[in-house]
Amino acid sequence: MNGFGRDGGRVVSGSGRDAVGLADVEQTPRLRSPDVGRSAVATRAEAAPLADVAPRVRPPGHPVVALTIAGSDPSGGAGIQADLKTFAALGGYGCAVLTGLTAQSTTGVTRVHPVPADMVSAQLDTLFADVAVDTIKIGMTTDAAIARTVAAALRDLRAAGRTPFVVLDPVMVATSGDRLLAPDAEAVLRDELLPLADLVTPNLPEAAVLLGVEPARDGREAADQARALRALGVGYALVKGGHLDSAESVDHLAGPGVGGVCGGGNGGTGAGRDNGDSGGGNRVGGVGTTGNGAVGDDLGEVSPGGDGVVALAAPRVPTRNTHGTGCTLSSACAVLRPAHDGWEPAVRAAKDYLTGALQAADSLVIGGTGTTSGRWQGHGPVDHAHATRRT
Ligand SMILES: Nc1ncnc2c1ncn2[C@@H]1O[C@H](COP(=O)(O)OP(=O)(O)OP(=O)(O)O)[C@@H](O)[C@H]1O
Ligand SMILES: Cc1ncc(COP(=O)(O)O)c(N)n1
Repeated sequence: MNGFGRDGGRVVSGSGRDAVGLADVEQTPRLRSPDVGRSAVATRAEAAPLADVAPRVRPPGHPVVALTIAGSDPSGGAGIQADLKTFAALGGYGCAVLTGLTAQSTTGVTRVHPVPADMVSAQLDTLFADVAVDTIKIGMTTDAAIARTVAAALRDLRAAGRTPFVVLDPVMVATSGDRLLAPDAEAVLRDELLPLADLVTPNLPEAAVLLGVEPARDGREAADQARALRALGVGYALVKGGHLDSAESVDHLAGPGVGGVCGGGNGGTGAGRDNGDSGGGNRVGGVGTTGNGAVGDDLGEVSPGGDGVVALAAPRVPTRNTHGTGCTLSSACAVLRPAHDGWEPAVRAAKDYLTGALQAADSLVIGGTGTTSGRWQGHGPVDHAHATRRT
């Protein structure tokens, strides 16, 4: 059940009692019994003047409102924590809907616990009923039921006339090699979420799973797979090359208009649009990039569908702090897109930001300092705040 707008935007749990015993209680503040859950916050809200009768309009220059739908990484390098840091570093306002908890550090994942799908649905419905999000990044969806729930919520949002940008990072396996997605969710990502996304950002193994082929072994195969992903219904595909053993870290972006190639009729998203209206009712201010100068080679190839493919190369940074690079890149793409005129410039700016965060990463010493003794063999985080740190 996934009812954006149903029940007047109120959420009633459909699955019995939750851990704190409130699931069967309708939690709309105005209807709540005066004797239930009374707090200083509720009292202040009741005493406030009726400021909510006028339509609320965001002023020019308002930050991009970016939502991440992803899992938690307690070590703060990946998942929802990385996404929110990235949004903030690039001037956005971050919202977060949790799909799963992981017990995780820089050395690996010891446990994954899915959030019940109806609770994911409740988070999305409650948020969308109140907050216009400009752009969405989807990360770890944990299992098939959650992936389906997210897809249903996006469809409901569109049916309500909202068309935020959507970036899908099809997270399957962590850097540490631990599985983060139930195998039966892979088909849901491919069949339901991919066609709803404007941009998909798989690494090489993830692209191979989505396409049902072997992982690309070089740039040419990666470019071919980026184009092939477009045929699955996504607007743009960025096949990341971090796993290739090359002097530069090269990603391949395919889509209409990429590399100066004039796109054909398929401007190419599940939403039937590729630009402009963020759907959130505002335009954007306050985003910037670090200018680390990722370069791009236009591969100069046009597929029958009018797609261009461009290779985006950045110097490979010699660091162990690569945990969360994929989360960081996809979040940067999402939050930067509203301020850019198309996906290619947004992706270039996002890669610039990530390269800067990688170059500054060794200033962070996060793993190997805890209670476990012995040689540290983890992967630490990138430095999301590298451009703005004041402490
Ligand atoms: N050492 C590095 N130096 C520069 N760029 C890198 C490096 N490692 C990864 N990248 C870049 O980071 C981004 C993520 O790449 P990768 O292919 O590793 O994705 P991923 O496996 O999803 O990431 P992760 O699992 O680490 O979050 C890409 O833009 C890639 O080019
Ligand atoms: C909650 C969560 N989401 C995503 C990743 C992928 O990041 P990485 O591949 O760098 O481990 C992760 N490790 N944890």
